[in-house]
Amino acid sequence: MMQMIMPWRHVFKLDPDKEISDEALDAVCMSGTDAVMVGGSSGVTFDNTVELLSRIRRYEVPCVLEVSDLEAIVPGFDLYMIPMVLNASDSAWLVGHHQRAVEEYGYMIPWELLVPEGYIVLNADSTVARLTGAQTELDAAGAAAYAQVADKLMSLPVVYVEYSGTFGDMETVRHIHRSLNGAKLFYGGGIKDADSARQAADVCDTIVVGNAVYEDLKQALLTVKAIKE
Ligand SMILES: CC(C)=CCC/C(C)=C/CC/C(C)=C/CC/C(C)=C/CC/C(C)=C/CC/C(C)=C/CC/C(C)=C/COP(=O)(O)OP(=O)(O)O
Ligand SMILES: O=P(O)(O)OC[C@@H](O)CO
Ligand SMILES: [Mg+2]
Repeated sequence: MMQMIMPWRHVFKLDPDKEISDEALDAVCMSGTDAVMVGGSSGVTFDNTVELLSRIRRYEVPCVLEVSDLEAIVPGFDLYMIPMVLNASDSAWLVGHHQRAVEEYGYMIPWELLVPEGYIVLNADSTVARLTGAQTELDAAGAAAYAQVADKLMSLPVVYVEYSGTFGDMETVRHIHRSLNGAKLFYGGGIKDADSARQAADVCDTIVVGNAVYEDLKQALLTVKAIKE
């Protein structure tokens, strides 16, 4: 599974809870992005996830599910990204829901397709921060310490710096990146055009572009070109 993720520099994240036209989906899937990730922090259901997966499957682009709800785990994705929120105030978001999922799915779990992500949530004003009670008041050293726990103590293959909804502090992201040994660093939050894509791509391994797809698709598509040229 890591072989698939290793070369990724750009990912579009599509939210099953949001509408996307066939034309826009075609542009996203044919954009040259490395993968399409399906996920959101609220309103994700089995039905809207199946629907989006079946539409993306018309294309060759790798399609992965970022699991956020036990009720919305749909077979047929290339990989399953499993967020573990390192700075959540309630351990349910670190391992609790995961324990329940493993108990429920048991022998059906295709372990080789699961990719755990050590999430560090840094935008206090995001749905995911509110949901998980994330302790977002961290300086660069504090955030990097979480990243090192994920990388060096937990051996997680991915650390995900999540600023969902706002463009983050790139010096913090750079500091986190430098503190990692083996884990790949994903960055997501507020990337909305070529310039923000370049800035973020400079300080992490993989950039994730979400809301821009729904807010200004033309600019969102330029984020692919910006980091692939
Ligand atoms: C047969 C078959 C295929 C079986 C599947 C096997 C499988 C995958 C089993 C699951 C194993 C497992 C351990 C699952 C974990 C279950 C679970 C519910 C874990 C909790 C995950 C978690 C911490 C969720 C919290 C929210 C979160 C971090 C979501 C990630 C996505 C995110 C932050 C999106 C941003 O949200 P958005 O809506 O865009 O936000 P804005 O409003 O700010 O834009
Ligand atoms: O929606 P945006 O702000 O682009 O963030 C992308 C992603 O990190 C959300 O999980
Ligand atoms: Mg979003």
